[in-house]
Amino acid sequence: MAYQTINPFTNQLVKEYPAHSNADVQAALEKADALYHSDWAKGDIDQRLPILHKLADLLDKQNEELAKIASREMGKLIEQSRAEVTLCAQIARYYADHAKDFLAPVKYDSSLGEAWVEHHPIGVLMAVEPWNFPYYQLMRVLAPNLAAGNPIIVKHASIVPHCAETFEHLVREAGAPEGAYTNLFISSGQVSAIIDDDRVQGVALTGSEKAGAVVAAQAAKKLKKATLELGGNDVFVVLDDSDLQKAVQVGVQARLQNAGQVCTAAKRFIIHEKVADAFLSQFSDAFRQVKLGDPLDESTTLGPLSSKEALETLTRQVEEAVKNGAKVHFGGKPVDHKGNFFEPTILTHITRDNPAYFEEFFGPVAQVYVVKDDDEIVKLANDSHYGLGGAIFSQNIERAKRLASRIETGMVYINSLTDTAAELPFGGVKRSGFGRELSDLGIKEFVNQKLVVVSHQ
Ligand SMILES: NC(=O)C1=CN([C@@H]2O[C@H](COP(=O)(O)OP(=O)(O)OC[C@H]3O[C@@H](n4cnc5c(N)ncnc54)[C@H](OP(=O)(O)O)[C@@H]3O)[C@@H](O)[C@H]2O)C=CC1
Ligand SMILES: CCCCCC(=O)O
Repeated sequence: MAYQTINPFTNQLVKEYPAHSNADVQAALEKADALYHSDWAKGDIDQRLPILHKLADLLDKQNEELAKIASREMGKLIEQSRAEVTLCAQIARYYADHAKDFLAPVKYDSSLGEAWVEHHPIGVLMAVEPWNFPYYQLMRVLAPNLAAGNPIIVKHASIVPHCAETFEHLVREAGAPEGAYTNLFISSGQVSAIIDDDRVQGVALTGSEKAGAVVAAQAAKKLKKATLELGGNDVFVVLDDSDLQKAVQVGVQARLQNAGQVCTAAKRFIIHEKVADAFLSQFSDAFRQVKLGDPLDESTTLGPLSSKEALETLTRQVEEAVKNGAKVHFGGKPVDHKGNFFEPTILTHITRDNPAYFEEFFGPVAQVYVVKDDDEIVKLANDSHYGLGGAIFSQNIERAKRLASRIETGMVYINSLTDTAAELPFGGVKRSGFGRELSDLGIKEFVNQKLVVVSHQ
C-alpha cells in the first residue's frame, strides 16, 4: 500500500511518500529501545512532562495550518479539523498535568508488611492508527506513553502520510528525543516483523475489526499486550419522553460528523413508536438541508468520504441492504459531484436476516428501527457483534440510566452524542475491541504495575 496524499474533494494525487526500508525499521527500533533503557524513559517523569506542555502550545499555535492539512488529506470539514487539533492539545495538557499523580506509588494495607505498587514503563510500543481522526488517534497513544516513558513506533494509515509526518515533526519540535516517537511508512508485513521483535513490548491499534484481529493475534503469539479500538454499530435511542427537537439536532450531528466516518457515530437509530413519525420527518428535513462541498469551505456541512474506495464500499453496502429488503426513506446513492460524496441516507425496515442489520456503515447512512418499549430497545441494542458506544435521549434521567446499564457497550452518553474527552476513558467490548485509552485508565494499559513489599518479619 503506497503512502499517498490524495485530496478526497478533487481525487487529485498531491504527493507520494517513499516507503521506509527494513534498515529504516531496524534503525528506529534501535533508537527507541536505546531510549527506553536510558534515564529519559526510566528516570524522573518531570523530565518528560514539559514536552507535552510544549506540544500542546505548538498545536494551539499551528491549529489552522494543521487543520488545513487534515481537511485536504482526508476530507474532514475545516471546523471539525480545528476542533480535532484543539482536542489533541487538551489531551497533551491533561497528561502533562495529571500523569505524575496517575503513576504515583499506591500504598496497600497488608499483613505481609509495608506494601505499595509502583508504575514503570514496559518498553517500545507499536501503534497502528486510522485516518479518520488523523491527529487525535496519534495523541491518544503518544501522550500517556511519553509521560510513562514508553517509546512509540507508529504506522499511520496510508492515506494520511502528511498528517503522520507533520505530527512526528511537532513531537520532535516539542523537545522529544530521537526514538521517543517514530513514524514509519511501512507495510503490514513490516508491522508484523516489528511486533515479533523482542524489543517491542506492546501494540495499540485503532481501526477495523479485521486489522485488529490480525494484529492482536500477532501480538498474542509473542505474549505481548494489545489495546484495540475497533469498529462500532452504536445505537442512538430516542425515547417517547425525549426532547425531540434536541434528539433530532444531535442525531444529525452524530450521524453526519466527519461524513459519518466515526467509530462512535450514531449508526442504529432506535426510536420509540410514539415519536417515530415525528422523528423521521424532522430527521429527513435536516438531511435535506445539508450542503455538500469543499471541506475547506466554511459553508459546507457534509464533506466527501475519505477515499474512492470508501465511497465504493458504502455504495455496495447500501445496494445490498436494499436488495435484502431495506427501504430507502431518504437519499441512498452516491452523489454525481466532484469528490467522494454519498447522499445523507436513511434506511428503514431492516430485518434481522438482512446483512445490513449487523453491519457498520462507515458513512452518512442511518439505520432506523421503531420499537414499542424499553425491553425491546435493550434487546435490539445488544443484538450486535459490536459494543463500543451509544446514546440515549430521554427527559427521565433515571429511566435513561437504567437503560444505559443494560446496554452492552464500553460507553453510553445520555442526552448527548457519544463524545470523547481527555479525562474520560474510551473503548468498547465484544468485537469493538478491548482496553481503554485516555483518562487514568489509558496511561496504565502499558505500564508495569509492580508490587513492592517490605516484610515485617
Ligand atoms: N474505535 C475507533 O476509535 C475507530 C475504529 N475505526 C474502524 O476502522 C474501520 C475503518 O477505518 P480504517 O482506517 O479503514 O481501518 P483499517 O483497519 O483498514 O486501518 C486502520 C489501520 O490499520 C492498518 N492495517 C490494516 N490492516 C493491517 C494489517 N493486517 N497489519 C497491520 N496494519 C494494518 C491500516 O493501514 P493501511 O492504511 O495501510 O491499510 C491503518 O493504519 C471502521 O470499522 C471503523 O469503525 C476507525 C477509526 C477509529
Ligand atoms: C469524536 C469521537 C472520537 C471518535 C473515535 C474514532 O472514530 O476514532
